[in-house]
Amino acid sequence: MKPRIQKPWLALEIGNSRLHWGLFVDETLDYTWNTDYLPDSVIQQLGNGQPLDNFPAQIFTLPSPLPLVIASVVLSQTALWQSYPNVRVITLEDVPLKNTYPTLGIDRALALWGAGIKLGFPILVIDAGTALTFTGADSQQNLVGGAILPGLGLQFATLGEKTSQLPQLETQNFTSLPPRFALNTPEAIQSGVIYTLLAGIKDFMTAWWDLYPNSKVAIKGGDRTLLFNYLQTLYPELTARLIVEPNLIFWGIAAINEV
Ligand SMILES: Nc1ncnc2c1ncn2[C@@H]1O[C@H](COP(=O)(O)OP(=O)(O)OP(=O)(O)O)[C@@H](O)[C@H]1O
Ligand SMILES: CC(C)(CO)[C@@H](O)C(=O)NCCC(=O)O
Ligand SMILES: [K+]
Repeated sequence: MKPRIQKPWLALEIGNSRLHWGLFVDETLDYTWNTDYLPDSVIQQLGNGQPLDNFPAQIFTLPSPLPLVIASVVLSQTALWQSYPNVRVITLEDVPLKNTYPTLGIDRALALWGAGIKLGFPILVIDAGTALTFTGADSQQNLVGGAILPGLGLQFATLGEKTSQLPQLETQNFTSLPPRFALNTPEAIQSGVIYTLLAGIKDFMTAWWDLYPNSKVAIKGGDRTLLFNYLQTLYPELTARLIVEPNLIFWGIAAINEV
């Protein structure tokens, strides 16, 4: 038998806050990491196989330029990467999901597709990113629909920016749930945002299970762990049925890049 040559390639998810990277070898996701947006000069360096800070060193031992597959919801960022020598940009037409609408975010479509392929349809995906989204598909792989709201970080940022007296809170400093009826400003902000968001998530999950009993619900995105831990404290019966999986979009990209 001929030895099979393994093909490494990079997947890049461009979100509204930062870049999410995956190193694949064939269909296997080997390693993931996040970076800030990168300037043109650094994109050139990557194309030339020159080592970069914040990138795993193993990448620069592989033949360059590594094929790059991009899923982006930020047009200005997609444009920067067109100069990369070996790039494929995934669009909504590439995702076999049915009943989509033209402006559906590619991140939502791919996360839903990846989740459905690996975990089974019907499925609901919660993306706790810059925006928080719910996106569901039925057993026939039709988009059922979803919802979009400001994500956890954005809710705090907006309150801090658009008011005179409210401070800017950083979610990295949060540990346990705040008191529901708070007696100081930071805890009052936390209480309002967090309890309302958790009640909203519970309501969407419950509504989903009314439509598709026993189907799976998965959560991804930068705030997934914080929200999952809070949900576990408040609604343990809910989290028993909630799958935490950061790589849903990479699963979706891998499923599409094979065909
Ligand atoms: N190291 C980090 N840097 C930035 N955001 C972080 C980090 N760790 C956790 N977060 C949280 O992640 C959230 C952003 O999520 P994520 O990184 O998944 O978004 P994104 O992919 O850039 O945006 P989107 O997918 O919504 O377009 C923020 O609300 C923030 O609170
Ligand atoms: C909602 C976001 C910002 C989430 O990243 C992205 O999926 C997007 O820009 N979507 C376009 C609108 C839509 O999905 O209906
Ligand atoms: K916008």
